[in-house]
Amino acid sequence: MKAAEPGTRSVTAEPLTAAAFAPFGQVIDTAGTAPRPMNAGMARRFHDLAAVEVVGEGARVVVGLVEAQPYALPLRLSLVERHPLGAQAFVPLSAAPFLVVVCPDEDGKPGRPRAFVTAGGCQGVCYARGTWHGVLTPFGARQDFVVIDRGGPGENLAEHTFAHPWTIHLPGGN
Ligand SMILES: NC(=O)N[C@@H](O)C(=O)O
Ligand code: NI
Repeated sequence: MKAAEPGTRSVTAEPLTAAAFAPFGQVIDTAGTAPRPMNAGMARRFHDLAAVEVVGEGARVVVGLVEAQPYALPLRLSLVERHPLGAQAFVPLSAAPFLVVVCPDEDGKPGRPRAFVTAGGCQGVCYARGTWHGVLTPFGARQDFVVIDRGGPGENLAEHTFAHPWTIHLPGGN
């Protein structure tokens, strides 16, 4: 089979759904989860939406805040990463969509990327431990996020640079 010419490798993002994302992690949103009342009915909780697995000596779950600048679209994807010691969750603090790029693992290397656009609102994602993913990718405007992932000792970042970049498009082209 003729190899793709450099620069012609493109992927079009699809809407993010729990089923489509299941091989890569979990979707964090209120759809499909019955809320639990709390605080005498003054609040309601959508419980246990994602699991943030962390492994290794001294591993801790940590919470951070991220101020992320927007990326130009279509996205030129040349690098993906993964965290072998922990899951990583991002929940937006502003109700806008962002781009999520993941890859299946093929013998320790990332395979063909899959891209998703979140639904907007405050829909987030939790990458399962060891899942290849692009870095956090807002578009259109700066977007701030809560990040929940692993703290503690050990090397928790593996990166891969594609020999030929991928171009990631939103549905509809750009
Ligand atoms: N480095 C960091 O905290 N963020 C990345 O892992 C990312 O997925 O954006
Ligand atoms: Ni990451």
